Amino acid sequence: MDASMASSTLPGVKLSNFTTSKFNPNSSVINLKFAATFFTCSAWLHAKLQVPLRSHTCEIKCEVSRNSGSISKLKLDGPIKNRGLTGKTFSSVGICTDPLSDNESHSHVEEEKVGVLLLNLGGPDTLHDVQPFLYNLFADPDIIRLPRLFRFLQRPLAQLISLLRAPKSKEAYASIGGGSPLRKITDDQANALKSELEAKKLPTNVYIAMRYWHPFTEEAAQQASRRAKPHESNVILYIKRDGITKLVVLPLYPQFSISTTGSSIRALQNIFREDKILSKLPVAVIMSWYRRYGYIKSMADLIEEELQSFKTPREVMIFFSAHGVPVTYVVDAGDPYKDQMEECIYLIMQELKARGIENKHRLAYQSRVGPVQWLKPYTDEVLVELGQEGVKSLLAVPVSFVSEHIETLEEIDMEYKELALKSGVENWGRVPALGLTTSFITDLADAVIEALPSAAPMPTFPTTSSSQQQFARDPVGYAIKIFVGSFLACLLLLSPRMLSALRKPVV
Ligand SMILES: C=CC1=C(C)c2cc3[nH]c(cc4nc(cc5[nH]c(cc1n2)c(C)c5CCC(=O)O)C(CCC(=O)O)=C4C)c(C)c3C=C
Ligand SMILES: [Fe+2]
Repeated sequence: MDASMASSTLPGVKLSNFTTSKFNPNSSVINLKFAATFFTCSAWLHAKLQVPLRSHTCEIKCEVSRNSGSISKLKLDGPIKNRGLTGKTFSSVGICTDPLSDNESHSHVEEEKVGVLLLNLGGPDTLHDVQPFLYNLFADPDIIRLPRLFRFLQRPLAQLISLLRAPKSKEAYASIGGGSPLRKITDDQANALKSELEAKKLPTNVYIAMRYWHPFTEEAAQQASRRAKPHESNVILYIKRDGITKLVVLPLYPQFSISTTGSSIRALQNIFREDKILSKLPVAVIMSWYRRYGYIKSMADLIEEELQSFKTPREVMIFFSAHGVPVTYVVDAGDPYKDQMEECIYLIMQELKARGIENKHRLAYQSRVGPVQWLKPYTDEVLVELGQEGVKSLLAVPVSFVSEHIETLEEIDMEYKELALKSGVENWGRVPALGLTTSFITDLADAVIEALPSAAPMPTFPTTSSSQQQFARDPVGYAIKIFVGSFLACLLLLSPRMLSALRKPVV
């Protein structure tokens, strides 16, 4: 229970190990189980408590029956944070002490310590980081999804692709100041979220875990534990040192994709599964949050405001540009990203309509990489079409990400703007990313608070076996696989189509 203090009004009673269970949000009764030393004998006691659910501070009276006697009144005093109560199963442990020698009985229940882990993609801090950052990205089996037979090629392939792509990427990062702004923006968002949660009476530690650059997921822990024993995983230390008792994982992607949120959660699960403490830690994962009204409203506010910068706002085409994913993700792997994106655009347009804004709109997908088919229509192609169709005013809205990054600052603001103007568009505008927008941060805080009650130990999924394991099981089969795989991979990689696709200045 998230009560910071508890006391027994009965002298001579020492209570410990509070555990509440089977919490029903529709009822004002919770079952309480606690260890009690009643005079000289210890016992587990059960009680039913009447809890005023919507108040922050409450006095709980309960009757506890035991063979040898009864406690007539147990007073739990202090803030009981009901937000933590609105879930399914709810349990916590606290200590209540009431030493016999004390004249005035008072006790203490250990507080819940909530952590929020923000997941993001990460970006190179300097031009020097670009190639290793790209290597990390392409080495992720959720970004380049190789058939099982070719999995052992993931790293050499990542090395090759990152080397081929690095010059173009470096050019793009150089044009926006020599590195990605993602780390700074995410840090600022974390601080703002922490303050907002504090204002909402939920003190938290907010951590950041980037998928492909610093601070990496494993380092998120280190931020909190500088006194790490070298052999221990940083994440274990984060739990040990900060004493986090509940964790909310919040990916900074409004829509779910296997390539973004999915990949980060998989990485997290791998760490948690290996760890005795983390595997039991109650965790709530917010998989996607594009449906939240706070997000939709914040996006609509930004669009409405930016429309005012045009001479004739009603004639502006609202052009949503989302980051693409390869079609196979959606069609073969069942990535809900496309459906979620379309629903998200629908909801934003409905909100604008409700405000009397009935502009035309389009959705297209940007930033494709490599020779495969990506979600269509492609942003560059639609911009040309719109220009040719006579659209004169266009407002670009980046919609898959909540910070400025290379794809807004370079791809949209430079490449796409130039393309649109060349194609006949005369007035160009761009909605800024949500960043630190107050209503957005407030909504993220609400999302965290609402997610807390559903925290439960992370489910663990079996992993695919490592190459060493495969080799140990069947060395001949493994050697054949490597030979055939390498041969096919060389053919594929050295094809002119592949080489030119990787060098294209997209993303
Ligand atoms: C929702 C957002 C994103 C999706 C979906 C996504 C999928 C995806 N991306 C690549 C390849 C690259 N992405 C790169 C950078 C990058 N991508 C996103 C977002 C999504 N990616 C962000 C926020 C960033 C970082 C931007 C920054 O400011 O640093 C890059 C590197 C940039 C470059 O080379 O130009 C690549 C490459 C794939 C293959 C993919 C889906 C499979
Ligand atoms: Fe990307």
